[in-house]
Order: sequence, then structure tokens, then C-alpha cells
Amino acid sequence: MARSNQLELVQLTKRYGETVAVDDVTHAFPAGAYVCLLGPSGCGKSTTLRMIAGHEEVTEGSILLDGFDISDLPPARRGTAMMFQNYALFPHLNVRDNVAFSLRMKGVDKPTRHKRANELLELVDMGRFADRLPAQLSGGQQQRVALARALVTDPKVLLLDEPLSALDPFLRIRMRAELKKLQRELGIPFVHVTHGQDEALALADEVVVMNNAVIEQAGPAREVFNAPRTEFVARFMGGHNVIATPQGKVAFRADGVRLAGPDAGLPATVTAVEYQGASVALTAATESGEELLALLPEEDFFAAPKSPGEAVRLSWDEGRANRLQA
Ligand SMILES: Nc1ncnc2c1ncn2[C@@H]1O[C@H](COP(=O)(O)OP(=O)(O)OP(=O)(O)O)[C@@H](O)[C@H]1O
Repeated sequence: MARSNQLELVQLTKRYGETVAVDDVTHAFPAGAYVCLLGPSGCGKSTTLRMIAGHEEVTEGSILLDGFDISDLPPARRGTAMMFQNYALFPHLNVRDNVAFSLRMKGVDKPTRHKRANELLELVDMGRFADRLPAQLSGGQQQRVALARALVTDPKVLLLDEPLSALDPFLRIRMRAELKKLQRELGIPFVHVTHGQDEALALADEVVVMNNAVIEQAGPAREVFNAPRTEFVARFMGGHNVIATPQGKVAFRADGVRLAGPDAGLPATVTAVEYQGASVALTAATESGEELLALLPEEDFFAAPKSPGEAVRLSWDEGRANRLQA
């Protein structure tokens, strides 16, 4: 039977004393997908990842990989590999020996492990740095070494805990493109923890939004962004307005809001104007006190600029508003 590298969480719970860090989570990650686990600080995403990796014991429930329960296996026997936020490279070992380290622990002979380490270093475009020490590398280069080191064991699943957070913004964007490319080439699932919405949207085939120890919504990136199920997801993903209507709360995209003529739209008073380059973010308070955000194309805004305190009318396509379940 072909391996699908299918990872599943079944009624997974983690308690630390009174704190429930992960609460009865059941989820099947799509095979071969780039998955981002996204959520605010403390929502349980790192605990979930650490339980998958085996660095944290499961309180209840199980973790299945290709149908086998790996919950009780030691980390090295699970078929998972983890890349950490701070890369955790050994400072006294050169790049090749860092990458070969876990093969050495498994008793693989030196020529074989060096050959494999060199292959992985080529894969991440670091072959020419094999003899350097980690301190002689830039942050982005150290990250590539950490990736090669995680992949040297041929994992079925790669787990990444905030892998880009130590990089400056330019490098972060470049490295995320490289991660995506690598995942496509390898074809194994990557499960990447982040608290960056942009990062998740840019990378993920599937976005899993966690809140308060549970999965609030999971699905393709465009679906989660365009059709948030709850107010939390709409607000957390950003770029949406949430308003109360007689039929319940609805969310609609801020880039779909326009300034309307005198007889149309909802009256509001501008509270802030922020130039963002391609668009202008205009915030306005309605008569009932709700704050609405309009992301206006730059040219439209500057054709008739508005300032805080001015009265405006805001309209949007109600057909594209999304009814929220909670
Ligand atoms: N070792 C621990 N002992 C006790 N409580 C813990 C421990 N690790 C995590 N927690 C608690 O479990 C909850 C989830 O933590 P977790 O680290 O999974 O969150 P997170 O979503 O990854 O947050 P962040 O983005 O800040 O890393 C938090 O309330 C946290 O305080």
C-alpha cells in the first residue's frame, strides 16, 4: 500500500494541572499538504505540535500517522522531525556534522552519514558551507542548516515551530517561499506553527485556526479568509468587519467597502485614515458606535480625500457578507 503520510489527531487533550492547553481536538491533516497552525498566544498550537513530535506527553486521545498510533513512541521512532524556532544547532559542530548528528546517534557509519548530510545540504543550497561552524553563518543560513538537519532522517512529517520568527522581514518572505518550494519537492506534510496571519495565508494549503485550546476553523486558506465561521476567526484573520444585524452577526471584507453617495450606504464619521501604499485604510464609527474599516484603492481615496471628523457614507455588497455562527 502506498504511504500517504496521513496525520490525524483523535480526541487529543493536554492538561497541565488545571490548565487545559489542548481540549479534545480531532482533526485529519490533508496528506501532502502545507498546514499552518495559527492562533493567538496561549491557544495551544505549540503544545499540539510538541505532542505530535513526542516532546510532550498526551493526556488523552491519540495521534495517528498512516493509521498507526504513534502517541506512545519516543520522538526518534515516530517518523516525525521537528525544526525549532531558535534552530538549536550545536555550536561546536560544523554544519555537516550538525546535519549528520541524528544519523550518528543511530549508529550510521561516517561515510554514509556524511554523504547523506551533503545531499541534504545541497537540497537547501548550503553545500559550500559544510565546513563552517554555525556562528559563521547568517540567520537565514542557520535556518537552512536546521531544515537539512530535520530532514536528514527522512521524516514522514516535518513539524516547524515558528520557523521564521527570528528572521528580519525581508529574509522571512524569502525563506517562506523556500519552505513552500521545499515542501512541494518533498511531498510530505509540513505542519508549521505561526501566529502570523499573512504567513499562514502565504504558505498554507490548509489553515487551522486555534483558539482557547480548540480548533475554531480549518480549511483551505482562501476559504478560511473569505468565509470565516465565527467572529473570532473573522477578526483574527483581519481584513474584515463584523456587524450585528437583526438576523445575527455578519462579516464582510474591508476591501469591499466603498464610500457611497449622499443617499446610499450607512452614515458614519471618519475616526482614522492610514496610508498603506496600494490602499488607504479608513476607519469610521457608525451612529450605533460600531467601528468599520474600509480599505480603499489609493487613487479612489485621493480623488476625494477624507479626514478624521468628516461625515461619510459606507456601502458594501450585502450579497458577499458572510453570516457568522458565533
Ligand atoms: N509546561 C507547561 N506547564 C504549564 N502550562 C503550560 C505549559 N506549556 C504550556 N502551558 C499552557 O498551555 C496553554 C497553551 O500553551 P501553548 O504554548 O501551546 O500556546 P501557543 O498557542 O503555542 O502560544 P504562543 O504563541 O505564545 O507560543 C497556555 O495557557 C500555556 O500557559
